[in-house]
Amino acid sequence: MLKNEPEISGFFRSNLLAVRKAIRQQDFKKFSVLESDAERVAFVLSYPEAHELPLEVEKPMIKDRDSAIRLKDIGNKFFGRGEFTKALETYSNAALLAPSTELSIILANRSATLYYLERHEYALEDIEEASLLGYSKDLIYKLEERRARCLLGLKRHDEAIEAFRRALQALDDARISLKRRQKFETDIRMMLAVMDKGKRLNEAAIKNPSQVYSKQKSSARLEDRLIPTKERNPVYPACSRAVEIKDDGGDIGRHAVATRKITPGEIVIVERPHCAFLLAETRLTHCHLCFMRIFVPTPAACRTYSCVAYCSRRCRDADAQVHSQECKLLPALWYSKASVTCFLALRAITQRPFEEVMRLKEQFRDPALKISAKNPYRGDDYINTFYNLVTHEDRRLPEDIFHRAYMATWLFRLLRSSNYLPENVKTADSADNRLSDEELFIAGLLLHNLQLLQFNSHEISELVRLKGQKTLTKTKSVFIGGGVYPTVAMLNHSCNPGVIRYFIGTTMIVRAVRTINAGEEISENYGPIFTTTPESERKRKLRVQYWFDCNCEACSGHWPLLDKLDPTILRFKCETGPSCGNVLMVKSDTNEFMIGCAKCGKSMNILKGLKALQDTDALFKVASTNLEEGRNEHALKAYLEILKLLDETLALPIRDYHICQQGVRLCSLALGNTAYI
Ligand SMILES: C[S@@+](CC[C@H](N)C(=O)[O-])C[C@H]1O[C@@H](n2cnc3c(N)ncnc32)[C@H](O)[C@@H]1O
Repeated sequence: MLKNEPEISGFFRSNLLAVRKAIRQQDFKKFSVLESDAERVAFVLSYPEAHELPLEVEKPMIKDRDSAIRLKDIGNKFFGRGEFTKALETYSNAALLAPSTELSIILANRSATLYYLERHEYALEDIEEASLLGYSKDLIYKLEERRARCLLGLKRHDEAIEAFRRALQALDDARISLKRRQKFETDIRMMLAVMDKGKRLNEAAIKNPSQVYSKQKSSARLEDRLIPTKERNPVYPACSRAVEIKDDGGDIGRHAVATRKITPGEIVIVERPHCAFLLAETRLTHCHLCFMRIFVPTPAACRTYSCVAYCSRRCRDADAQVHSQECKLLPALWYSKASVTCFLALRAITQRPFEEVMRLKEQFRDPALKISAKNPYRGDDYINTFYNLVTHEDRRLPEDIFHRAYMATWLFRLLRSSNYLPENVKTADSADNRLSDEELFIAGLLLHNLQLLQFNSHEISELVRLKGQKTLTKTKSVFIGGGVYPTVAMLNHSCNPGVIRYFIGTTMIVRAVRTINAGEEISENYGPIFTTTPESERKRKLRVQYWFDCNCEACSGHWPLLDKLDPTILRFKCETGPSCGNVLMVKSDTNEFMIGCAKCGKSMNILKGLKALQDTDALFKVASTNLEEGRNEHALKAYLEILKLLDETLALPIRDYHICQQGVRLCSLALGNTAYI
């Protein structure tokens, strides 16, 4: 979950106070009885003070031709000296700043650098883009020749032959001396002759079927690879069939329950976000769409702003429509230091065209469709899933609602200043104007979004590793953005969670970290965990941010912190099973094997349990060595094996058990987003 989201930054504080001060007490009473979010935002907007905050910033991150050319020239110098890594970085910075008139030459130069760095796929992307942007006709022969060499590097021989041929044709437009032309032509014809011979030999060779298969396999969607379709819950397709979503109403509300025994390591949910947003500080290092670390940045499709970057042209094109609505808003949002929650509230709207959002208005009038196998819970559905996430609106105090309405007001003004709303529904930015119906609808959604985001958004993270360092023990999980995962948002919290989460791009993977028996709740962790945060502190944090009193097993059992857990005491489950449920405390150096249960009166033989513990000692060494030496998959397997063995006989909390869970978490994080620095 998003930790301690600061709602009001310094940019807003004094204006917020000014608006609040302008509202007389009897008028604030009127505000506090308003029933709709739209009316609340309209109320705040009826004060002139609410229009005082600027919507534009001094340095709006617009393209800068001169700086781009200057950087390109520096890049050329690095390139000339063979300093390709520096050249790449400089050309990339130039590309982000360049208007389209300068971009093709910068990309063409960058493609040459990438060719020398043997990053052929990236070079091809730049070559393609440079051609599309109208690269100078007289130089196309060079670009095509480079394309051909990159294709050769990727063993795409047929395409390479085509590109070499195009390079020959483009010689007609080249402005070079006859001597150079002849040399170029001879070189290429020789290449073509060699390749032609190679091609004939290749055609005679039998294709390797296993290669074809592995290619097909890896192109399957991540969700399908991790939870195959037939193993998905038909009503909640992000979950496996091992998960059921129940609703007990009251404080507990919706939550997840295991339909069968779930073993440690099992993947139980794979979900894409309803909406997601990168942090300002990662806007040029990570792809604005898929959140992957960028090796070679692709500038946004818009030709005015230089505020975001993509990992590829594919991501850029997929985001082009949404970005065209958003790019003007981003500099002000970043400058204001508004929380990720504000970005998400806006993104949940701007990611849909205005007309589609207006259609939601009609859909709100229909009774919401009941979620069923015929109408599954779809994370991309605004009304039936996202909109219905918990807001605790009925428990909010007027001051709290006012703060959020104030933020919604600024977001709304910002949105109205862009070209998202059609001109015919826009009203002027003044306290004297009544909002149009369309504006009211959108302003209301913004406030509703802000309310639900407080309780339902997740941090998106990446594991940062040092280049060349094998062990995971010195890595750090860092926050790169936020997102809303509507299915995962129905999981309740426990300070001793049954699952952990990690990310591949923006897709969240939820995996069990202990045995969860059929009928048991599957809970996740919202931040405070019992191993490191004292009970009173956990409870305080959860009450402040999520508005509930935690009564999980760790809180109700007053479990000590990890480093206070006594490793010399073993906690055996009474073997008579859940019907007894007692825990027998035994010293680890005991000589007695028959222990009497004070609750059910029966005796149990702990010999089997002690043997299992011995086995886990050996496994623990295997896991630690593998973790230290970077064999994470082996380490993960050993950790999971330990958890399974301990779950059979011992009751939590157990020091070694929770250390193994930390190992599982680390190894799992390494399977997701990772940055090598
Ligand atoms: C992300 S939602 C979880 C799903 C929620 N139960 C629902 O019905 O949609 C977070 C909210 O669930 C409730 N919640 C989560 N964990 C809880 C727990 N351990 N005990 C009581 N309420 C909890 C709180 O109201 C919290 O603000």
